[in-house]
This record gives sequence, C-alpha cells and structure tokens, in this order.
Amino acid sequence: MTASSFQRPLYLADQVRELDRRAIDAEGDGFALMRRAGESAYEVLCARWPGIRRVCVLCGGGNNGGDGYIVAALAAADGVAVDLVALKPVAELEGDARRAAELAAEAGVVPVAWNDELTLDGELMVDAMLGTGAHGAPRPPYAAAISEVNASGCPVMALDAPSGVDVDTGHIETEAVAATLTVTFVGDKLGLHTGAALDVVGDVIYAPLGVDPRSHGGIAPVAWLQTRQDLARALPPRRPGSHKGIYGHVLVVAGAPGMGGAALMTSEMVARVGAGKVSLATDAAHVSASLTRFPEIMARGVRGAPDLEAMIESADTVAIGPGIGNGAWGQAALRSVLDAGKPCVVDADALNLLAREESGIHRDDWVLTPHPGEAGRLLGISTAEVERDRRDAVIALQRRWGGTVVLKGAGTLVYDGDRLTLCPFGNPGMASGGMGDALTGIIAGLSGQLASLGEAARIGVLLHALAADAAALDAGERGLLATDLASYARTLANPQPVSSHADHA
Ligand SMILES: NC(=O)C1=CN([C@@H]2O[C@H](COP(=O)(O)OP(=O)(O)OC[C@H]3O[C@@H](n4cnc5c(N)ncnc54)[C@H](O)[C@@H]3O)[C@@H](O)[C@H]2O)[C@@H](O)CC1
Ligand SMILES: [K+]
Repeated sequence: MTASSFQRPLYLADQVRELDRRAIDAEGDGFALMRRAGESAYEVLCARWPGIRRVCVLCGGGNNGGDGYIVAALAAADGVAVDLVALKPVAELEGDARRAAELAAEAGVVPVAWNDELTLDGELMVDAMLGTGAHGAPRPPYAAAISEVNASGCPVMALDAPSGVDVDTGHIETEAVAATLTVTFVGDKLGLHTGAALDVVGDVIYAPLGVDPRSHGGIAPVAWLQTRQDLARALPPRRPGSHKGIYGHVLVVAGAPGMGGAALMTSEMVARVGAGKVSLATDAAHVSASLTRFPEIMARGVRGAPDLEAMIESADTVAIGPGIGNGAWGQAALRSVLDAGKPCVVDADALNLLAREESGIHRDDWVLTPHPGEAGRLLGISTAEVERDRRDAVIALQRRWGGTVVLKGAGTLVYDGDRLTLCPFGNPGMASGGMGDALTGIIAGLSGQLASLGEAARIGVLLHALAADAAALDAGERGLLATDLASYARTLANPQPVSSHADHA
C-alpha cells in the first residue's frame, strides 16, 4: 500500500543522519546545511518570541551544538543579548561545529564554560546540547545542564530534539529538557511524536532545510504521521443510491452483568460513524436501558451460546470486549466470536482473556486495540517495557497476533504488518473511562465503509482523536467524557458537504 501524499514520513536517528550525509554529498558542503538549520531555527524563534532581547544558548560538543552557535551568531548580529553556555570548550570542537563557533565569536558572542555554579537566566533558553548523535541517558555535564534549564522556569526552544529524549522511541531515561517548542531538521523523527516525549517536545516544527527525504531513495520511513486530510480522503460523500445494507452490520458484544455502560458507549459510536445496522448482544439486564436510549440499536439479552451464535451469523463485523469482564459471560462470548471466524475488533477484557487463554491464535481479520497495560499482557512483558519502545511493541504484537494492532496512549500507533501510522492528535482529556470503548465502536462502525479493517483502524483512531480535540476545544480537557465525542464523531465522519437528491436532479 502506498502512503497518503499528505502524511509526513517519520525516521529514526540513524536514517536522518544518513539523509544529512546524502544531502551534504549532493551539496558538497556540510556547513551550508548547518547554517540553514541555524537560520530556520532563528526564524522560528523570532516568529514565536518577537522583540526578544536576551537569550541563553546552551551548546553541546557535537553538531547540535553547532546549530546553537549559528543561532547565537544570528541573534547577536540582530542586537539580541546572548549568553552562550558551552558544554565543551570551543577549542575542542571539530569540523562544522568549530566553524559555527567561530562565526558566533565573530558576531561578538563570548562563551562561558558550563559549571555547576551557573544560574541560567534569560527570556528564552535555546537547547542545542544533544541531537541525533546522543546515545543513552545524558552523561555529566549534560544531565546537570538539563536539570538547570528546567529549573530556570524560562521558555525553551529545542534544536532538533529536546536533550534527553531518545528520538527513536520517545523514551526518556532520566530527565529531558522540557521544551516549549522543538524545531526538527531534515527528517522528522518518530520519537518526537509518541510516548513520554510528548510531555516535553512542546510544539514540533519540522524544517526540511531544502532536503526532500523522499528524493533520497532507499531510506524508507519507519512510520507516517497522519493528517486531518486523511479523513476526507477516506470518507467521501455517500452514494445517492445508498441503502443500509452496504455500510455494514456491526454486532457489539459487550456488557457483562453490571457493565452496561460500556455496551452503550460502544454501540452508540458504531451508529454515529455511520454503520448501516447495529446490534448489541449484552446481558439481559441492560436491554431495556439500551432500547430506551437508542431505539435504533437492536439490543438483545444473551443467555447462552446459541443466542449469540445467531446474532454473530447475521453480522458483518463483531466488536467484542468492552465490559465483558473476565468471568464466565465474557469467556463464553469470546469463544463464540472466535469460533465464528467473522472479522472482529477486540478490546479491553477480551484482550486480557486472549492473553490468558489463546496462546496460539494468529488471525488476519481482526483489529486488536490494547492500551500499554493490555499490550504488555499480550506480549508477556511489563507496561514499562511497552512504553520504552512503542514502535517495537506494536510490531511485536502484530507479528505475534496478526491482523492490525492499535497501540493506544499518547501518539497512538497503528500497524497492519505493512504500514505503521502515528496519530498526532488527541489530548490529555482522553485519559478517562470509556474512551477506549468509544474507539472500539468507531473502528467497528467504519469497518463496513472502508476498504479494509486496517484502514478502519487507522481512520478510526484519527477520527476518535479529532473528535476528542474538537470536544476539548469547546469545553476543556478536564471532565471530557467518552459520550461527549458522539456528536463530534458524527460531524467528522462527514468531512464533505452533504449531498441531497435535489443536487442530482
Ligand atoms: N551536517 C550535519 O550532519 C548536520 C547536523 N545537524 C545537527 O547535528 C546534530 C547531530 O550532530 P552530531 O552527530 O554531532 O551529534 P550531537 O550533536 O547530537 O551529539 C554528539 C555529541 O554528544 C555526545 N554525546 C552522545 N551521547 C551523549 C550522552 N548520552 N550524554 C552526553 N553526551 C553525549 C557525543 O560525545 C558528542 O560530543 C543533529 O541533531 C542536528 O542538530 C544539523 O545542523 C543539520 C546538518
Ligand atoms: K537539542
């Protein structure tokens, strides 16, 4: 499958270094690229902090530091007061970084060597300590300098990446610079968009510096960053001659005794993103509430396997997991769904049951939607290990279980065995009960309207996050509920103007 031309490619550090190398070979001058990095960073600085009078630039001993010396030179030439803190003596710098430091000196910048007694001050800190050449946790004196930047309470602009972030994974081993804004050069990096890094990158601005990564053949991106335009591309207006039979019949299997809310939230979302028909198999105690709230949803109480098997038989896709518990009700329901061999979306308790009981299962026609805790159980590793390298985890899950895997959490990843996509949308308001049920419903609801389950997972993740962003924009992140997403999800599921029969007359 080819990626959407809208989506931005994401790379690992070694790949970007290779892109740098090829661009420099083509241009014949590494310093020109570094100069453009510094210039584009300074341009971003001036746009974000217009009229700034004093900056503190912290420069490391490699080329990331070189970018910092260029920024310092440009700021000084503009009449901005520059405090430059050198983590490595200028006399020990090499190559392009040395040339950049000489440029800063010519502009009148006088570096101060880092020492633990320094108190950092200024209207803005520029973090040019560590970039793609960093390996492992920051060592002295970088670790102390990172803490001091964070203690300063000043806004921070990070060059290429906040020092202390692993740009391949987003993992932070000890402490990272907490940036307000990160300008990243040449190729955007996966680790700036997922996991713990999201707490420290601030706004990520991508500066290609005139290098088109796609023109340097042979370096395949490891992932693709989704865009809003993906929704419109995937969800064109409905055909005027539509009937409900062509948009899928989804069966939601959810809500063991005492857990009816999950069943309602899941099935509401299936309906709101446009499935043709929605059935709900739930505990008998939840049926009357379901019918009262959503008469459009065909809710039935399931007492045993024959009841459920008949319902599965008439569905195109099954969503199973929300609120099924880990008792007899859930186990029997999961067994029936798996035995029926219908395409399915598997979430929540169903994932925990799978992890316990279905050690040999591997299927193409399902979507698994674990959060990091469930992902850990499915892989037999800890949640912390999943979070340490989320890309590695989602690939391992897909290889182990097949189908399409959605690894939830900030910077959700979707992998179908071929393409890895990363959703840059969503907000911390989504850290509330029921959000996962809503996502399961959205993916299942889209499954009959898109070309594949993998596409339903990708577009479902995007739509869910954008709905949460729209809801949070209206009334704030705190207190955001899964049910708040329904009306926004409906709007987003219709990204094109509505067609009417009259338009075709
Ligand atoms: N010509 C180029 O290659 C370009 C490079 N660019 C910049 O250069 C950066 C990459 O430069 P480098 O390859 O020199 O690498 P970095 O400048 O990111 O880091 C290398 C330095 O950090 C030290 N280091 C590595 N890991 C450490 C750790 N855990 N704790 C403490 N010190 C550590 C190394 O000993 C070395 O001194 C990019 O991130 C980007 O900012 C840009 O200027 C674009 C052009
Ligand atoms: K940096």
